[in-house]
Amino acid sequence: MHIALIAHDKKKSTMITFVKENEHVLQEHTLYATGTTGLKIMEATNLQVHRFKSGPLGGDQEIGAYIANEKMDLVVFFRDPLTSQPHEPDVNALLRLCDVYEVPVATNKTSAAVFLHALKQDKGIFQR
Ligand SMILES: O=C(CO)COP(=O)(O)O
Repeated sequence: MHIALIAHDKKKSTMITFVKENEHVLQEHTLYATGTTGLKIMEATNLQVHRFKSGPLGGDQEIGAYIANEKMDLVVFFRDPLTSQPHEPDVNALLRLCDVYEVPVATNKTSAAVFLHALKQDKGIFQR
C-alpha cells in the first residue's frame, strides 16, 4: 500500500508520536511525505520515506498528483485547524482529490489510529 504522511508544523510532534507508535505497521508499506514531515519521520524512526517538496512549496500538490493518478491508497494529514496556512488552496485541493478518488484520509490521530488498526487486520484493505 502507498501511504502519504503529512503534518503542519504545530502537528509535527503529534505525527512523530503517531508514527513511532505504529512503526511496525507502517514499515510494511511504501511511505511518502511532504518534505519536512518526511525528514522528521526519518530522523525519529528507522522508516524509509519518499519525500516530496515541502507543503508550501508544492508538496501537497505533488501528493495530489499521485492521488489523481491512483497511486496513493491512504492519506494521513494532520492539519493545524487553528493556524491559517499560506498554501491553504493546496491543502483544500489535496483533500478534495481524496474525495474525488475516494482515498481514505485521516486528519487527526484518532481517525488515523482507526485506519491503521484496520490495516493491521488486512494489509490490502484500502487497495483499489
Ligand atoms: O505544509 C504542509 C502540508 O500542507 C507540510 O509540509 P512540510 O512537511 O514540508 O512541513
